[in-house]
Amino acid sequence: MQINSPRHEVESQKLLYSSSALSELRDTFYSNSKKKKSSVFHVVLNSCGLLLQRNTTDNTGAGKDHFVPISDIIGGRCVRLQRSPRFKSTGGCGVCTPSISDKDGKPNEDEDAYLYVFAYILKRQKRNMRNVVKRERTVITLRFRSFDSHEDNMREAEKWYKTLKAHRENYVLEGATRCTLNIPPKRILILLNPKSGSGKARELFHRQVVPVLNEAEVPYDLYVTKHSNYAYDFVKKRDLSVWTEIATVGGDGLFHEVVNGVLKRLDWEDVIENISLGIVPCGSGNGLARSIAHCHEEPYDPKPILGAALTLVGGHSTPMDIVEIEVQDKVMYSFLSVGWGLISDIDIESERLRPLGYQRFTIWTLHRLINLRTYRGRISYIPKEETEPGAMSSPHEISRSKRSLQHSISLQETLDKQYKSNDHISSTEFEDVISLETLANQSFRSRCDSWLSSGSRKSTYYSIAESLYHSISDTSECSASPYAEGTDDADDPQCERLSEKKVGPLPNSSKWIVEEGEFVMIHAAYQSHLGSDCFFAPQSKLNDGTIHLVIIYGGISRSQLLNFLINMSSGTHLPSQNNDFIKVVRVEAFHLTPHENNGILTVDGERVKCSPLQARIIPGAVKIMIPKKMH
Ligand SMILES: Nc1ncnc2c1ncn2[C@@H]1O[C@H](COP(=O)(O)OP(=O)(O)OP(=O)(O)O)[C@@H](O)[C@H]1O
Repeated sequence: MQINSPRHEVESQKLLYSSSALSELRDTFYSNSKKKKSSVFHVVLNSCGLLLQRNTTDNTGAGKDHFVPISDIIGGRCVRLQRSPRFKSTGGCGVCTPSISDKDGKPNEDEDAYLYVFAYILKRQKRNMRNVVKRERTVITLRFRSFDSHEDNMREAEKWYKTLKAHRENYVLEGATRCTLNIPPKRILILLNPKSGSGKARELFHRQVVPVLNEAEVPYDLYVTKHSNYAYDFVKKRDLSVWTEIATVGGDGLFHEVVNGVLKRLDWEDVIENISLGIVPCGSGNGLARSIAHCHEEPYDPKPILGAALTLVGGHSTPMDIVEIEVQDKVMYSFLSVGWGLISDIDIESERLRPLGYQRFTIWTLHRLINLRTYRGRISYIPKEETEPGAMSSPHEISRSKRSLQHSISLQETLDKQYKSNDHISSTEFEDVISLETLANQSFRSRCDSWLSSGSRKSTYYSIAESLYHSISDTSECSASPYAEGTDDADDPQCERLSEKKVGPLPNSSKWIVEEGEFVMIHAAYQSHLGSDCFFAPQSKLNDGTIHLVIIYGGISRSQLLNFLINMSSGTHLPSQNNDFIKVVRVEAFHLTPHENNGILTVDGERVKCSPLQARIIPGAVKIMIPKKMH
């Protein structure tokens, strides 16, 4: 079937590239619900979103307008429903179904075209006396049936689809297109740790992330990690130029591997300029994913994976701080925390309870409180020089990075390619998506199509042809790489360090404050949450250039400590003023020396050898994907 006539091509090009043509599409649709009275709706699609306005001559439908903001729409799909016996018998989803025969009993040729618009809308609900805000999937179906031929109806549906995609693209890229910004077509590298959390990452990914990627028509390549450091080697040694984003599906440990793999490449500057990082929380801690949601006031529970999937397809990113760490003459990069003492003990020692998921932390916290330990050591730090309030903590969004990569695929070509894969989806595939009944046998072909919106929990999904699953790795691709130093354990490559390039040498010694003594713990955080239920540094932002250093001294009582630990989940554990036992200080660098190299030392929740460690913040070093635009 030829969908795009030359004339239509030209029109679409105009639509895509002329902002005035992009401004608005309008039409009248008819909703023929069996339960409710039939209604006429004026539907408007523009840069703000999709507005469905009930035609109210008698005022009965007042207040029933439905507006879906463009920020909540992730994609659309044009389809031609094909009849099948199953479709006949089920009668679709029970709301309304394209009729299968006309008055004469002859099978109907379904000449209509359908546009499904996929949106995830914020909904507020009261649950257990609490206000719960969550995103819910909504499918809006527009049925185009004004023309006699399917080709003409499809052309009309396609016009809406392309306009929708272009508005979405313009919203993300602030009025430009990927072509004009020299940004290659979006494609995500996904690295999944099947062992993370309670071991369900693969299943969760397929159930909750793949559907969203497909609805948004975002192509991706999935690699399942085979062992520890697989992701590190992968991103350190492969050619990454085909991807615009790298996302991990797992916990913070997997993300740590990716950050280090990227920053230890010889071409790390190009990579961090051109590729954003993302995370889908399937681990046991999930501090970064929780922090990202918190910083952007996006709902996290009860659907953290859905939120993260929407973030992956959304296209927004912001700079995120990275901490450069020197430990035992090696350099590593950290995005979450450095810990020594109580919290690290709980994190690492509770590993033996991993099958319990997040509960392992609660159980081991009680155990370690009863068997409280202190550690001797020295902490030195450079307090952060505070500039004007807010000046340092104003993360800005990256919306138009200059891309060094060139590409020749136009947005139009991309859309057309995507569109072709949309065609001909069997109706059975959509039987749980509410479909439509249009006004049959109209005496005149008025612009009277149908729409219906539904919050559909169940869905059927289709994969887009371009996405690839790689379950078997080609290790030979990794073994010799022009992007990394030769050996697998080249932890300290000859490439320039992040700090050398971005911030220069550390300030002189007069700025250092030194404390020596007995500590219950020293924990440095640069994200608000260390785990999904651990609101450790409430003041922290993704890009505030600050390490939030919390020191708990020996001599603190168990009840004080219990209070501290219990209140960590609400972020009310820190004293408003430093006291004899708990101190909070904002620093730009610190040096930790555990005497006798005692205790457990962690970086991003992963254990490192207990030895002297130096850390310093590199503000906004990488780009992290975020749920929505920052204003
Ligand atoms: N296929 C694998 N088999 C075993 N270990 C793996 C595999 N892939 C990655 N790893 C390692 O598992 C460690 C933990 O992984 P990850 O962070 O994904 O889960 P988690 O520990 O449950 O989550 P969190 O770090 O949030 O607590 C990582 O340090 C990573 O190196």
